[in-house]
Parts: sequence; structure tokens; C-alpha cells
Amino acid sequence: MIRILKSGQTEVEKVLNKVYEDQAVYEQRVSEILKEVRERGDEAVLEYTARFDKARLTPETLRVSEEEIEEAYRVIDKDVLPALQKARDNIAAYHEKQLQKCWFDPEEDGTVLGQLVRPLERVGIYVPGGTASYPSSVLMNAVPAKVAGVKEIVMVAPPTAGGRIDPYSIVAAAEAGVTEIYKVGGAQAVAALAYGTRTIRKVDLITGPGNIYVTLAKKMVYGQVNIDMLAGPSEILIIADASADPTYVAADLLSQAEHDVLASAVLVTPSEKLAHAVKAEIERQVSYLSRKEILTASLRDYSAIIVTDSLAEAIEMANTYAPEHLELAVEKPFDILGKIKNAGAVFMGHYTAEPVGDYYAGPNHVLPTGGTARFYSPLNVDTFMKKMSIIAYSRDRLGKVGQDIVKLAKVEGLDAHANSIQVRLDKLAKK
Ligand SMILES: NC(=O)c1ccc[n+]([C@@H]2O[C@H](COP(=O)([O-])OP(=O)(O)OC[C@H]3O[C@@H](n4cnc5c(N)ncnc54)[C@H](O)[C@@H]3O)[C@@H](O)[C@H]2O)c1
Ligand SMILES: N[C@H](CO)Cc1c[nH]c[nH+]1
Ligand SMILES: [Zn+2]
Repeated sequence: MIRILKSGQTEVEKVLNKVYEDQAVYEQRVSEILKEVRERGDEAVLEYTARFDKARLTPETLRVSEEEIEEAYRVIDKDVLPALQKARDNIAAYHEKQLQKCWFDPEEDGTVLGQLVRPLERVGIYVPGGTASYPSSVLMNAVPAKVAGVKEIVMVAPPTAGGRIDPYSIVAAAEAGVTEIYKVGGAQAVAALAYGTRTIRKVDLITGPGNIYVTLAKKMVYGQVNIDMLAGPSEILIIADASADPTYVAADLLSQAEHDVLASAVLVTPSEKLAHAVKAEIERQVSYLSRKEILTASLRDYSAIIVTDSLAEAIEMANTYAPEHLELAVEKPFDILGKIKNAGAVFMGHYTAEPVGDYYAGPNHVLPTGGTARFYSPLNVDTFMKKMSIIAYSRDRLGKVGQDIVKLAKVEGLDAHANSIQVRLDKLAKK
């Protein structure tokens, strides 16, 4: 069960600088899978799908068919569809605000500088599905891609042992504008998207969350394709003061611990009384929750309640940890927001339970983990776009500033560069 630590104890450092045990073993397995898929394509994809997901598929059944999409709409609980559609619309409204426009700055002498913004052509979105299914992640990946204007949105997700994709994820995909769905998960799915196989054509970008195998695979194929970030096993860090309700704090910690045995849930609080009350609440709530094995492992191995000397020290710890999700369960969350430097998403106050963001509010739930919120942003519309610079120099402008460029080129010893400007300046001088 979860430990209570005091700031200053060496274990606190270990919790804050999270390193997975057995990382080298995971890396070895993942690089083997990538190599096999690169060399043997579909054959390796199907073998790994049989081994890890117990699904026997063929190249013909790897892709979700139109009939399977129709069937998914028939079998889902009809009450869920409007909630899914409302979540999709909230996500779309939020991400539309991120859309960047092309711009052109014409100047008086005829020079124009500008920037073109273009969507990527073909992207791969990873939707997890090992120990739970994630229709919400379908929306979080596909909606910003759609808002960006991507034409080919290729979804991959692990199949069930019966060789099927969860029907809610299929419906979410159809509602969000996904164009192809393949029944493959794990590192083998990332490899297929990165290298291409006979059945799955390669993509320009792979986005989406996943377990340690998926996340390491994305890291290893980076360069072959672009990736969004490292969005691995879930994390939550809660900063709480004495105003926090231990029932809510415990519930929110558990909401992320249930994702994975490698997930982590950390509470930092200056209130020793709250720390003990939250520990007791966690024990009470675990007793009625269903994913006990996962909860027990993640609370034991990657989680802790840390009692600090002050709220300022708690904030410092949060910035060091750089959590995927940061909850400010304090009386005046906006008063301390200015001190927060590193987090994927910040949840403000006692009523912004983390699952509000997971499912519904609109901001993306695909977020950086493992300390990478120090330099990565949430998945967003920009991830699916690229920019091109536009430079249109007029004759007048080149004539006026050309010598500057010649000087800079000569400093670098690149006289062909200097020459490309000089030949123009020479002709202009003769006119
Ligand atoms: N950071 C984020 O934004 C975010 C968002 C949602 C979910 N998540 C995380 O996504 C993950 C979902 O994990 P999951 O496992 O349920 O689904 P998953 O789809 O990520 O992983 C399942 C796949 O893992 C592979 N796998 C399992 N055991 C393996 C082994 N021994 N060797 C090689 N490959 C193996 C299999 O191919 C299987 O298909 C969780 O860690 C969750 O916390 C993160
Ligand atoms: N909390 C996850 C990101 O770490 C996202 C999610 C999807 N469904 C439930 N939760
Ligand atoms: Zn979650």
C-alpha cells in the first residue's frame, strides 16, 4: 500500500526522479519487435498480435471493415453516443482555438515575408487497449488531427482475443473522422506505422498514449517518422493544503493509479493530518474498486504521500517531478498557479477532478510523462501541422542589402553563396 514519507528522506528523491525498474529489459524487447516488423512486415505483425493479444488475424482481417463499423453502432449502449458526441464537440471547440493561420507581410519595396501552415498528409494515432479500452483517447488523437485538416488518419489499437476492436472505440473513430482502423497494438503497431507493411502504409507522424512498450517504440522510431511526445504510464501529483477533502484527494490519486502497474500517484502536502486521512481513504476506496491488482502494484511501487515543511516546498517538488497531471487541491489555486513551471495539465481546485479532463472538458488528455513535461506540451493541433517559410525579395531590397549577405557568406568561407548574391548585384549595377 502507499507509503507516507517526510521531505528530506532519500526515498522522496527516488519518487520525484522516477526511473522504471527493468527499463533495459523493456528496451531490448521493443527493439527486437521493431526489427522483426521492419524485416518481415505483416507476418511479424500477425505473429506478435497472436502472441500478446491472443488474436488470430490474417492480412485480410487486420483492417476494421465497413460491416464491423456498422455492427459497432448496433451493439453500443445508445445512451453513451450523445455523451461521446458532446465530448468530441468540446474537444473540437478547444482545439479550434489553437489553429494557426498562414500569414504574409508585404513591404513597401515589394518584399514579402510569410509563413504557410499545412496539415500533415497521413498520420498514425495509437489508441491503447491492453487492460482497458480507450474511446476517449480516440477522440483526443483524432479530433485535433481533423481540426488541423489531416486527410488520412490511421488508427491502431490492440484487438481482443476474439480479434475485435472495442465497439465504443470504433464508433468514436467514425464520429471523429478516422479514415482507417487496424487491429494491432503495442510496439508492433508503432513499427508498422513507422516502416509500413504490405497492409499498413507508413505514416509521417505517430501520436498517442500507451504503455511502456508503446512509448519506448515511439522513442526508437523517432527520426524515421515524427512523434508527438512520450505519453507513457499515467501520473498524477496532487498539491493539497488543509482545505482539501481526503475523500476527493484519495479518489483522484486512485483514478490514475488504476491505469497501469507502472502508473504513479503522488500527494504532496504540508498537512500531516491530511496525509494520514488520505492514506486511510485510499485503503477504504480500494476495497470497493475493481482493478485491485493494478492499484496495489502502482500504489506500492511508484506512488507516495509526501509530507512537506510548507506549501512552497510542495510546489518545488511538483516542479521537479513535472507530472503529467497536477491537481491544485488548495483553497486558492489561482494564487499559486504562477509558481507552477512543469506539468502536462493543471486541474484547479476541489471540483476539477482529473477525470473531467480525461473525458470531457476539451483540453487534450494525451500528455507527457516521465518528467518530460519539462519540455513537451499536450497533444495539440500544431502537432499535426508543419510550417513553411515564404521569402520573396524584391530587386530593390536585394540591391540595398545584398552586400551584407555577401559579407556574411565570406565570413563562413562559402564563396558560392557570396557569388549567388554578387552576380545579381553586378547586373543591377550595370542597369
Ligand atoms: N500519458 C498519456 O497521455 C496517457 C493517456 C492514456 C493512457 N495512458 C497509458 O496508456 C497505457 C495503456 O496501457 P495498456 O497496457 O492498457 O494498453 P496498450 O495498448 O498501451 O498496450 C497493450 C499492448 O502492449 C503490448 N505488450 C503487453 N505485454 C507485452 C510484453 N510482455 N512484451 C511486449 N509487448 C507487450 C501488447 O502488444 C499489447 O497489445 C497505460 O500505461 C496508461 O497509463 C497514457
Ligand atoms: N488519464 C489518462 C491519461 O494519463 C487518460 C484517460 C483515458 N481514459 C481515462 N483516462
Ligand atoms: Zn485517466
